Amino acid sequence: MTTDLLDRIQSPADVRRLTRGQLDTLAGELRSFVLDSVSRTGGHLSSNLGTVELTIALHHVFDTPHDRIVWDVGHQTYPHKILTGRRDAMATLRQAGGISGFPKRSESEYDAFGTAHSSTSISAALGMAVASRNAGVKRKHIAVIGDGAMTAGMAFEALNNGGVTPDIDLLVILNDNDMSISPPVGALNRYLTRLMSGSFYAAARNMGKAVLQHMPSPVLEIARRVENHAKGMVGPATLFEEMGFHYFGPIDGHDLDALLPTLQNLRNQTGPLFLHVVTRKGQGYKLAEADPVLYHGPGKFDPAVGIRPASKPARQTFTQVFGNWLCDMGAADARLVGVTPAMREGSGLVEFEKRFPGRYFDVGIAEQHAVTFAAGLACEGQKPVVAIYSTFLQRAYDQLIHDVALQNLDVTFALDRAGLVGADGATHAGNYDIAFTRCIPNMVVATPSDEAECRLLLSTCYQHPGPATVRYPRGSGAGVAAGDGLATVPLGKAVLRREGGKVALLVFGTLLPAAMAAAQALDATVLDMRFVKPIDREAILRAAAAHAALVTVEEGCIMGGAGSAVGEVLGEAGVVLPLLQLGLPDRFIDHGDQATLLAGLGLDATGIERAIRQRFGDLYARPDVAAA
Ligand SMILES: Cc1ncc(C[n+]2csc(CCOP(=O)(O)OP(=O)(O)O)c2C)c(N)n1
Ligand SMILES: CC(=O)[C@@H](O)[C@H](O)COP(=O)(O)O
Ligand SMILES: [Mg+2]
Repeated sequence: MTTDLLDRIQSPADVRRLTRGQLDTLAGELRSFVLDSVSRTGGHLSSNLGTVELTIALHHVFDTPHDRIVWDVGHQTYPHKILTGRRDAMATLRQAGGISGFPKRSESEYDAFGTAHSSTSISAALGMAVASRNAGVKRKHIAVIGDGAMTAGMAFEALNNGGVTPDIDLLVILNDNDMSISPPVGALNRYLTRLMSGSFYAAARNMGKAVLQHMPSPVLEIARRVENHAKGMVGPATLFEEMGFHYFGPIDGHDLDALLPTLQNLRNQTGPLFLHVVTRKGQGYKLAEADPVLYHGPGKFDPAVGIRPASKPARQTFTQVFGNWLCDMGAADARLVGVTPAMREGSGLVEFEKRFPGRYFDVGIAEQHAVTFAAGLACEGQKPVVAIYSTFLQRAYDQLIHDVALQNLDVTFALDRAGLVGADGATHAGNYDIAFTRCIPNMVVATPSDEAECRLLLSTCYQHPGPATVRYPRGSGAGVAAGDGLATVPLGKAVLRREGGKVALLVFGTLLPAAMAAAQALDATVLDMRFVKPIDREAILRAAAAHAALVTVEEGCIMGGAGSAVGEVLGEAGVVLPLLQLGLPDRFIDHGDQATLLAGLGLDATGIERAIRQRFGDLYARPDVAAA
């Protein structure tokens, strides 16, 4: 891999000094560097290979960081990171202490806005544009948003607002690669395909190359008006024009001869502008071009060989446990429908879609819609299961309360990626769902402790005729075989896992093995609580009566979490007893290896034992265990 030119790039100012010919060389080197780098660290690949030319063109044409670029989702910003002084740090990408996989304001002045949850870029860039206008600052504000991210309501809320906001300098660039993580869905995708197809695309490409290149901007403005007028006569204006944006494109986002003159001309214009750029996910790496889904977010791999299936079967993940359960329950109950907001692979729905295509719904990146859509299904007697990452359910909180719970509708939520998620870091951590679901009336909140429990609690919550969540983490658990039954367990009843003295550990979820090991060392009692809501009041009060102290353990935020629920039970019953609540602290936790992060937070066996000894030293006076 040659990186002679890339080696000389310290900042975008260097990119701006390059000649036209050098920019092509830079694109080649940058693409090779991205591939090599991601193959060593893992991370998002396909999207980054697709934004190489666009990133170079943006930093070449615009005066970053004075001009603001807001990258939607931000999973496509590796070329941007490399050109903005973080090339060496790419070796630390998504690892503890290393750089984030997403834009982060604290990481670089070139990261104008922190992203990772999709479809926020237009709102943020619009806010910046209005602030600049109000302050009299001349500056460009650019939102780069993918076709997948464009499907979210929030993107349209921002267009709706931006299209009529006077005197703003806002450029929305739609990076249309005709892919979300999986193939894109919905009417917008169909519309964009129509825009890209046929003579319109060809004519627009020519316009990008030939016309825009040579026109001074006042002439360009007239040309644009004439063009829009002509479009009005021969066919409807684009959706984006109807929303108040000046629409340009589509142009080829891998062709610097199209990108550079177009951006140069747009730089000289103001107003709400919309540029439609067409790219290919995985561009330049044949294997990723052929299978952009597989290469969306791979682990480490050898680029010469590509991703190979693991030689020995890995332990089953919770996602697989859920996917299998969904197929089995779907076969047993024709009323079951599966809903995903654009996370088919990540949520384990690939097989379900194959087997039950008529009962599978990918609604796009539209979490709010997914939840209310499920509510509607439930109103008419279907039994929806919404498979959603804990972190993405945050976006649909009002829908959860107002549309589902308030009407006590029968919707089951399978909350994947609950707790720490590892490499994606704080933006994707599912740390809050216990706290934010348990306070909603009518909700059942289940926290399975292993794979078999996960299946049991999924069935139990599914059969419960009201709203329920079942949360489970990224990756695998204790390795307990999940089986293939569809048995249920009593709602709100805990299970005694170990009997001991002095202290009782009340465990909510997959930290159970760590808690069991700590309890072994302490000769403590362990209850697998199974449910945060309804909570097993009798079990808690029995444990309180029989022990000198209680300890709650959960992989969720301590504030308002399951431990708080136990505290409420004790308080209501007037029981005064020491209660130690172990869980996630009141701060955002950055990326890193999941197990290492948990250990660092004292949520492994050693940490749990240490915390209990520290807090209840009088009960466990052991000189051989050093206080940390
Ligand atoms: C609110 C939210 N929901 C889901 C996701 C998961 N997600 C990350 S990237 C992505 C696909 C985005 O597609 P697009 O915007 O077209 O970008 P591309 O991957 O094609 O580059 C999805 C669904 C997310 N980051 N945020
Ligand atoms: C950018 C984004 O939101 C997704 O690509 C996410 O990184 C996927 O996470 P998992 O790898 O846990 O499915
Ligand atoms: Mg896309």
